[in-house]
Amino acid sequence: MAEAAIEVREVYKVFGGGARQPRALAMLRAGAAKQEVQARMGCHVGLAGVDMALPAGRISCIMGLSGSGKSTLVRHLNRLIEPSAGKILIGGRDILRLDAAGLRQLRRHIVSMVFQGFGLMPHLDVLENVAFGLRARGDGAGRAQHAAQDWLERVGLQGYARSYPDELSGGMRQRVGLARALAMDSEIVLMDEPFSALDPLIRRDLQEQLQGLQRSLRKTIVFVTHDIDEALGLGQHIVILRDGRVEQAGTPDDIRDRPASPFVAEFMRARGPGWSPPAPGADAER
Ligand SMILES: Nc1ncnc2c1ncn2[C@@H]1O[C@H](COP(=O)(O)OP(=O)(O)OP(=O)(O)O)[C@@H](O)[C@H]1O
Repeated sequence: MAEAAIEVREVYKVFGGGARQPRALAMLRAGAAKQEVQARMGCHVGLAGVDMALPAGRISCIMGLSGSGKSTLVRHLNRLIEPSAGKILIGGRDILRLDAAGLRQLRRHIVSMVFQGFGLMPHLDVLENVAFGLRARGDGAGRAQHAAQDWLERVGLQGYARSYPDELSGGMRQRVGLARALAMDSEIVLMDEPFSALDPLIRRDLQEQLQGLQRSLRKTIVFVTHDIDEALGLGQHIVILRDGRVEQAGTPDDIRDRPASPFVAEFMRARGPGWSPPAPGADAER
């Protein structure tokens, strides 16, 4: 595997539970299932000891059913969520030790994020939306506008710079979100289900566009999806989560040809035309 850009070591996240949190953590460390810990300790388990290394310059897909911990995990990588225990290294640096200035530097220059809900500001036009992050981190107006214009062209939105988000389709809005994240030119881009609200054809188009951009950019992209086909199609490295733990990690070929458990094998069997991902909440019911 290529050099790791991101290392997550024994990361646990327990939401709530108050004074019983340490006991919840101890149970998880001893191997107790998420559902048992939640029932006995009155808490919610987001992550139950995630250990993974994501390669630099590649697209890594974090895949799993609804509630398996994908969003919780990816939000740890820029510290939108703080872990209950564990270590997170980016480029070898322990990001949990960063002070406020270090954290600002991380979010402005090293890790950017694209959200599913586009996250665009309705009162700003497309160009201003793309330039927003650059301006916020202190780039000059001319430089920010120039970079924003360049990225709009690269995602195929030339001619829309002065349009407002509500004048665009969902696919176009998500392209604006993509341009905004890529314009930051950070080494790492986190993408939380960026295409899942889009029609299949537009989604395919954006997946291809992302792959095309990635061929020249070589960024470290962490892409969350609940769709195994999307993960196998896009990812060079795949991490399958189940109930807050890593069920299997490897290349698409590893996952496809050498499933590590019946759970992963079942995912593979369930693939194909007509298959749609299990309904939200299915993870909790197992
Ligand atoms: N703020 C929170 N408070 C309490 N529990 C939470 C919180 N955020 C997440 N959880 C719990 O952590 C678990 C993982 O949630 P998470 O949103 O990370 O899953 P996910 O795999 O991203 O799901 P989805 O595909 O539905 O977005 C779930 O059981 C969820 O209920």
